[in-house]
Amino acid sequence: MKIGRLNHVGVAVPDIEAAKKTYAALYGATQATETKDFPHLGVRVAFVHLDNSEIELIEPCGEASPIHKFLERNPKGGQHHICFEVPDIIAARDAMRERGATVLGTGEPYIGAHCVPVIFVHPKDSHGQLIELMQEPAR
Ligand SMILES: CC[C@H](C(=O)O)C(=O)SCCNC(=O)CCNC(=O)[C@H](O)C(C)(C)COP(=O)(O)OP(=O)(O)OC[C@H]1O[C@@H](n2cnc3c(N)ncnc32)[C@H](O)[C@@H]1OP(=O)(O)O
Ligand SMILES: [Co+2]
Repeated sequence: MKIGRLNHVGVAVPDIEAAKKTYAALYGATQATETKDFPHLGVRVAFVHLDNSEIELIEPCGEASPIHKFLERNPKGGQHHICFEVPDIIAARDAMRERGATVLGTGEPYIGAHCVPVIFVHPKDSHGQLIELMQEPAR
């Protein structure tokens, strides 16, 4: 298993609409999606489109949000995860385990914001970087 394209960089923010305005006003990144709630995943999400990738803005949705503690530690927000595409998410999950990494949660891939299955690998396995792996979307 080898990771493919960088799909997105996840950035946790306390206010997603304010963050969209910042990326537009300061960096000219004006192409952003509508904000969508994923209550079962504990986040609200909007994507800022770049020429070669996307920034995934994530805001907590509910007390049980997986980014709640992160924002307590980083109240202004901050870079939260990076996401790489893989051709086969189950093969990727099994490879992570065989290579000694901790796949978060049950390890069962679940449907993420791009409507394809994703898994997360614990930051302790990648020098403090939380890694998301996603099934590469059909193009
Ligand atoms: C809509 C889906 C979307 C998509 O793209 O499709 C998403 O990307 S949703 C993104 C949000 N979801 C997730 O992050 C799911 C996976 N995350 C988790 O399971 C947790 O957040 C976890 C395990 C990474 C951290 O859990 P928790 O916050 O409860 O634990 P702690 O605060 O106690 O932290 C433990 C340890 O990990 C370090 N940590 C936590 N978050 C990060 C981070 N984002 N990057 C780097 N390191 C992180 C934290 O500092 C602690 O370190 P320690 O040395 O033990 O003090
Ligand atoms: Co993500």
